[in-house]
Amino acid sequence: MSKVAVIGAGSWGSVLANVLVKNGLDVKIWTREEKQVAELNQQHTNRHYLPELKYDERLIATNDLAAAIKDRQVILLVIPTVAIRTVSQKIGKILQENNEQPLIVHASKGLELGTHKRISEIITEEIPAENRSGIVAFSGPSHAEEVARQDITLITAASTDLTAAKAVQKMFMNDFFRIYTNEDIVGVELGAAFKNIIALGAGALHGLGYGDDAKAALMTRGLAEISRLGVAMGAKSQTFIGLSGVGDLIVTCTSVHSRNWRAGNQLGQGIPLADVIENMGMVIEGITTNKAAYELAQQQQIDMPITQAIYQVLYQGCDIKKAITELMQREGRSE
Ligand SMILES: NC(=O)C1=CN([C@@H]2O[C@H](COP(=O)(O)OP(=O)(O)OC[C@H]3O[C@@H](n4cnc5c(N)ncnc54)[C@H](OP(=O)(O)O)[C@@H]3O)[C@@H](O)[C@H]2O)C=CC1
Ligand SMILES: O=C(CO)COP(=O)(O)O
Repeated sequence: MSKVAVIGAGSWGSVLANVLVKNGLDVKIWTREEKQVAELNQQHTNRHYLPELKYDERLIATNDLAAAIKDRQVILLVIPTVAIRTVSQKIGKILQENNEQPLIVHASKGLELGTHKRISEIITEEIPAENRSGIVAFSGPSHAEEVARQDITLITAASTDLTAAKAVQKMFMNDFFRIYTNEDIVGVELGAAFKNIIALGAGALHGLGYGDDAKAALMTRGLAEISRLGVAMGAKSQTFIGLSGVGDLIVTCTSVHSRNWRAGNQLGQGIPLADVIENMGMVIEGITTNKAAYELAQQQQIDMPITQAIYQVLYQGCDIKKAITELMQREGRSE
């Protein structure tokens, strides 16, 4: 597994590509932006996403998707959830034409709007079974900004096929990147997607000036409700106390690097949602995943008061303070 194509040169895709190159793999990275290709290949920088990082000169960028994935043993998708289906469709067609069967890995964290599908479900639908040798979700508490400076990071490679998960573990392991395997891909993908909703709430509490008690309460009760929905959707409850559950929840709810936390923080400060999205310049997955989770909870009659309160703020124009007051005034209950 030494030849890899990374699809997406945003903050996370470009940093993961850089880790793989440093681990001695032959890596091509695809981005749709011609200017970004030139910058990565000539200056070895990606200023819009990570202004400080100097990328390894062996990393090759291209905006030709067919050239990027030709003869690659692994294709790693790192694009926003909203783009996964269309890009997977294109990849599926190219692989069919070339009669190739790489391992498909993804590091994206969200649920598809409308269908409420997980990323690996979308990939299963769009890349024919005979053109992939497995699907692995790569997820855990990890911010591009910290991995870029080679800080210690632990991530899970999840697949129903343990051999595929182990192959991904081997590709990424080094002295600052430690990878675990997990066969519960449903739980790993759902934990990764849902924690972004709670991170929006944690950021909002911060923006409103609430203290650590409130944030700890939100994270704890947030974990309870996202696990509840996750288990109803087929996840193992244990996965929610692992890296892709509570691990990712902690980092996203407490880190200034988190786009979801930062978005919530700005909302808490009274900045309108449209301006928050416009100013971020990077994907804020929790906004769309909140809608998907809210709809799923309604359909399955799962109690998700925090997700519901955030939905009311994001999609129904509810004032954040009013939403918090309503959460606090719910009838008392047992933990
Ligand atoms: N940033 C992080 O630290 C982490 C992110 N993730 C997850 O990884 C995924 C990607 O996040 P991140 O790298 O932060 O996102 P960014 O917003 O930083 O980058 C997104 C990348 O995807 C590309 N892209 C966006 N829309 C499309 C499209 N329709 N078709 C093709 N390419 C597209 C962008 O291209 P362009 O520049 O042209 O817009 C860019 O290269 C998300 O699901 C996120 O939750 C997971 C762990 C850590
Ligand atoms: O998933 C992440 C950290 O593990 C990244 O979170 P953000 O998208 O909020 O930056």
